[in-house]
Amino acid sequence: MTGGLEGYDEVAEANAQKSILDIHWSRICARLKAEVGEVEYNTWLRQMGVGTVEEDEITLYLPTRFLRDWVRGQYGDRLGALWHAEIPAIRRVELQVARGPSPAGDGEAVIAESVPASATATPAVEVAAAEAEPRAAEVRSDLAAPLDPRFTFETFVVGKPNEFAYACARRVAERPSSPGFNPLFLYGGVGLGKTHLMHAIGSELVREGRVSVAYMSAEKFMYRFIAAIRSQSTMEFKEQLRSVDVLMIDDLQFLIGKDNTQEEFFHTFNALVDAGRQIVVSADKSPSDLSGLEDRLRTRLGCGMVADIHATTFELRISILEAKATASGVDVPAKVLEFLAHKITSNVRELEGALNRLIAHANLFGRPVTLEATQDVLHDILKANNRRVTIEEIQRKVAEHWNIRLTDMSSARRSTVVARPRQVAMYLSKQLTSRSLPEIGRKFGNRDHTTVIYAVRRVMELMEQDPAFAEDVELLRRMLES
Ligand SMILES: Nc1ncnc2c1ncn2[C@@H]1O[C@H](COP(=O)(O)OP(=O)(O)OP(=O)(O)O)[C@@H](O)[C@H]1O
Repeated sequence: MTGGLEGYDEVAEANAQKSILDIHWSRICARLKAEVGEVEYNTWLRQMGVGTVEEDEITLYLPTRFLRDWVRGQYGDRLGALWHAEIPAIRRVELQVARGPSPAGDGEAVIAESVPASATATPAVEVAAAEAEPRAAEVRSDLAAPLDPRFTFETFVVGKPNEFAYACARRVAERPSSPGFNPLFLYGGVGLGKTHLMHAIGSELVREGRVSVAYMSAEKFMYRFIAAIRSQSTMEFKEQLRSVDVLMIDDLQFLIGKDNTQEEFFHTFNALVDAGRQIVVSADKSPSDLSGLEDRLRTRLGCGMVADIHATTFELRISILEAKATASGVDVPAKVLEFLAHKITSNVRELEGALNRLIAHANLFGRPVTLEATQDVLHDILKANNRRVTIEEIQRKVAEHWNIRLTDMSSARRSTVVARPRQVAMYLSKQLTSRSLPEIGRKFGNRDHTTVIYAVRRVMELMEQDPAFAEDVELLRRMLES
């Protein structure tokens, strides 16, 4: 039990840590401002807030998903390097959507919305981080997120793995609501270009001045729906949604297990398609494999055009790197591009992140990009990619080891017999892969990243307390690494 004094100590300790972090943070902010310039800093970085440190990871907050993704893509590596330089124990930066306190102290506390039990028939509480209302003239900004101007058809590099999805997206942008293309369902692994294609469709339609477009993540859809329930304005929300010509919902797998939001999405979907409007949806799996979604919704999602984006090939990775290097204006030798395309095979986001870091390094220090410098600047990314172990392999090995079913890795069962191996698999996924906490959570039955943090901590504690358990986990780690 925590006594009054202990409680005080904890608070004092937390406050002390917070003010130390604040000092580092203001130094980092000053450095960033000097590096990128005042305008760029104010546009993208000023609203960032610093959270807490967990093991080797610091959490930073941004108020919208768009800003978060932008900052992650453009500055993620730099933020990591700056934090590491300030506090060497920090090796990772986790960017989250939430309103956290900003360095200037003008932010707001983190906000979480939940459905009051009385407002919904589902007992489970659906929680989402609130996003600030973005403003953009060209899309339905009253309703959804702005489109990222970098994600256009022109900047999308086409190759065998994505040519079909690209052609379908083009077709929808040219002739929305064509029979056979409504809904357009884009699916594929993490970071392979689904969001990019959706934004490209939206930008193209808006540029042609033809239709009103609303793009939002499934998470945001749920949050808006919950907010509407709370403010008793569901009718207004529905009318707004149903007044757009093209509705695009990203990462639909997020709705798995969120029954009320699924129901609402289903009705909106039907109303829009019946009224001849276009729907574009993305997810990490095909409609038939999204097993946590209601059958009737899966059936409707699959009855338009379903387009898969496959894992990248070496050729596509080279083309993407060439295009991005050319756009940056930095001379990156072909052998460096080949080296990267060989080494970083997981997804385009990571490939892009690695190249961005090289480019930032070259710009910052005015040195040419060489193979040697690449190995040095990217040693952590290259190390993570060397291991190549996947979360699926980890789940399989751990399930075999403790003799449980593989499906229990993502099931809702909580008995220790299955929960403990699941926690170990989460722990090993964090240790052995470069996947982020939310990505790991998603692979374990769409669990929240906080569940993963808890699992990692719990396994570490148990390893300290129980040598036999620690030996088991170490054995598994060695088997997976070899
Ligand atoms: N073919 C491509 N050409 C150019 N850039 C690409 C391509 N594919 C992906 N990218 C880039 O990779 C990054 C990740 O892509 P995107 O966000 O669209 O992935 P996603 O499939 O939506 O991932 P998630 O499942 O995490 O939502 C973006 O910066 C995007 O521009």
